[in-house]
Amino acid sequence: MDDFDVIVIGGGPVGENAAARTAAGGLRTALVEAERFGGECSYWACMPSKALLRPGHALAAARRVPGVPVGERLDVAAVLARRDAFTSNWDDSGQVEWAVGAGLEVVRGRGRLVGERQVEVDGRVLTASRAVVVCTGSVPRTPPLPGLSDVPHWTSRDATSAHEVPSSLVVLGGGVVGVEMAQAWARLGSAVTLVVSGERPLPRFEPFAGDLVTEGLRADGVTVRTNVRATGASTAGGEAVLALSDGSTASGAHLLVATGRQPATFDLGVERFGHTAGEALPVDDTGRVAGLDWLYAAGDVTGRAQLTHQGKYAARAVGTAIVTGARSPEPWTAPVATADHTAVPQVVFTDPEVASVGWTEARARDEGRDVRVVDLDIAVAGSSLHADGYRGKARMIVDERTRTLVGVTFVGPDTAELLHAATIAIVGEVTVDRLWHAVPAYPTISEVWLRLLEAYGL
Ligand SMILES: Cc1cc2nc3c(=O)[nH]c(=O)nc-3n(C[C@H](O)[C@H](O)[C@H](O)COP(=O)(O)OP(=O)(O)OC[C@H]3O[C@@H](n4cnc5c(N)ncnc54)[C@H](O)[C@@H]3O)c2cc1C
Ligand SMILES: NC(=O)c1ccc[n+]([C@@H]2O[C@H](COP(=O)([O-])OP(=O)(O)OC[C@H]3O[C@@H](n4cnc5c(N)ncnc54)[C@H](O)[C@@H]3O)[C@@H](O)[C@H]2O)c1
Repeated sequence: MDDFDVIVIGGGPVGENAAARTAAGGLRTALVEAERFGGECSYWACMPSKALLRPGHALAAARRVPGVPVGERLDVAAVLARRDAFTSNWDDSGQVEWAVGAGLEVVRGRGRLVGERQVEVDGRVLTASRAVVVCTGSVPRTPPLPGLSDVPHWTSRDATSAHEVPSSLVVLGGGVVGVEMAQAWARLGSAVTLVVSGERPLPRFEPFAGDLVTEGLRADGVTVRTNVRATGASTAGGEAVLALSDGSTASGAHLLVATGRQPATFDLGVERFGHTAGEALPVDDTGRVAGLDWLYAAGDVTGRAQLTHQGKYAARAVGTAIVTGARSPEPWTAPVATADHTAVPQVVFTDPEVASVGWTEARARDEGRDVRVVDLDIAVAGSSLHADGYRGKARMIVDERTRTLVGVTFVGPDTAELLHAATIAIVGEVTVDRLWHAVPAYPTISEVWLRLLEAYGL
């Protein structure tokens, strides 16, 4: 039987969530995956990258607390073995078992849109009476750098799955992949050079985030080159060499190109429906692709936040919209991914961590808001107990008209778990006057909230 209610193309975290939602709503759902069920996140992105980073952070954290006996360096073999376990050794049978258990029809193969509500997979045509959902994710974007196509180089897939520590590594691109992988491999023993075209890495975050992460990387021995563009790539003496705009070079045994990702809409048949291969599928907040009442999309492919949790949130909205048939539901209801516009949380898992949600100061001002910015060092009893020499910064951005928060950033060791409180404050539109009554436990790092509110004037 190739007739379904819903066909989901792409079995990454986003596709799995969309499909599970429609199946739970009683709709016969097929989930089509070309490579591995579980997607990029499970095998070459979130899971292995965090598994590579965590042991280095644990070692650094232990070193900051006198009296904790720790070794000199990481056990590389054990770190890589634990990473392999987190990727299930790149075996997706556990994910397939989950999908079958969730009531999905699992279809392995590359899906293409061949007509309205029709998807072809290896010559087999599946039809969907209700909807097709595109969750095909994204692929690395390769910059048009002269010589690069002749230089063997790593993408994030190689950087997250390598089984040997490179003696040296050049990383091109100071985004999230660039800084996380630079630190992971430096802490595992590689001599890493990070090439950043701007003033600092992490340009999408508050400037102090990139500055503190640069300090952290340098403390780990990473050479951070800022304000230099790569002008060419070549190989010499068995190494990859980047020519840089200031006339210098950066070279290493391996080159990681981490210059962003683009939506995976190639060879998908989107042109048939007025869209362009390689470009995002634009969606409304219920995930409906512009102009079509049967085609939905969610996750990286839509060009919205390229984050697993935000994609899964969009998937839950899409699934609910399809099951309920909602057409123009109210913002902040289940079929609507309203938070995409104002409250996207993200953690950069470097040491120090960067945890941010909502808008940066620059974005808030671009949006025309009258905002007040409160900046503080994270220096409370909880942080000094947490680690000797704890260093961190916090920024809270308050909309002066509504007295609610529009953005919060924490940078410092182990700040990730502070973030959800900020997300709740923004999504809940909690005023600073009410936040005053959310008393942080003593002595936790969360006391920084109290200090921020005091600095605001409460
Ligand atoms: C190194 C790295 C680290 C990251 N770390 C984090 C993190 O810590 N936290 C976080 O939130 N985000 C992180 N991200 C981003 C995160 O990986 C993505 O946002 C997430 O994977 C998007 O999920 P998705 O399901 O939309 O796409 P994907 O995970 O890319 O899954 C898409 C799936 O669709 C399949 N597919 C594509 N085309 C077809 C087709 N035509 N037919 C059938 N199947 C198809 C693919 O094979 C793939 O399995 C990281 C990204 C990278 C590169
Ligand atoms: N912890 C996390 O949440 C996490 C971790 C990794 C990746 N991700 C997500 O995955 C996506 C991809 O990450 P990414 O780091 O590849 O992309 P990115 O867009 O975050 O960063 C790419 C960086 O490369 C730079 N760049 C682009 N072209 C360049 C060039 N020719 N020379 C030098 N620099 C150049 C850009 O200025 C940018 O800073 C991001 O959206 C990111 O949010 C998330």
